[in-house]
Amino acid sequence: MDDTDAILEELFAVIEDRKETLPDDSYTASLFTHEKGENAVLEKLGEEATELLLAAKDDDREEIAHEAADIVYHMLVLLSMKDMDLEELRAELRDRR
Ligand SMILES: N=c1c2ncn([C@@H]3O[C@H](COP(=O)(O)OP(=O)(O)OP(=O)(O)O)[C@@H](O)[C@H]3O)c2ncn1[C@@H]1O[C@H](COP(=O)(O)O)[C@@H](O)[C@H]1O
Repeated sequence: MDDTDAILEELFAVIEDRKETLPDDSYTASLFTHEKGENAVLEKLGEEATELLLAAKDDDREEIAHEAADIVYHMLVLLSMKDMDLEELRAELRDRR
């Protein structure tokens, strides 16, 4: 496992923990309990994608990294919401090699 994968694993484990324990002060937990249901995270992904496009158009490398990380985080929340895991993502990527 390389560093990137270890970071994704760690983040996904935190997300799974928040889903299980639902702490009051957790942004992740608020996505799982949102009154809009999964639409909350889907809307977030849409917004972040637009912000990423704008950052790319501006050639703003720092902002591109920031928005890309927001997308990866919200994508992992979505996987968890669908009771999927990182291995399903890895398998899909592996099949494309
Ligand atoms: N990676 C993230 C992460 N990325 C983005 N976000 C949140 O997603 C929201 C983004 O929504 P917005 O775009 O509305 O926020 P914003 O600040 O206006 O926008 P940006 O400037 O971020 O683009 C912000 O509230 C961020 O805090 C995240 N919240 C949590 N995590 C991870 O999840 C872990 C657990 O966090 P909690 O659930 O809050 O305990 C943290 O330790 C982090 O590792």
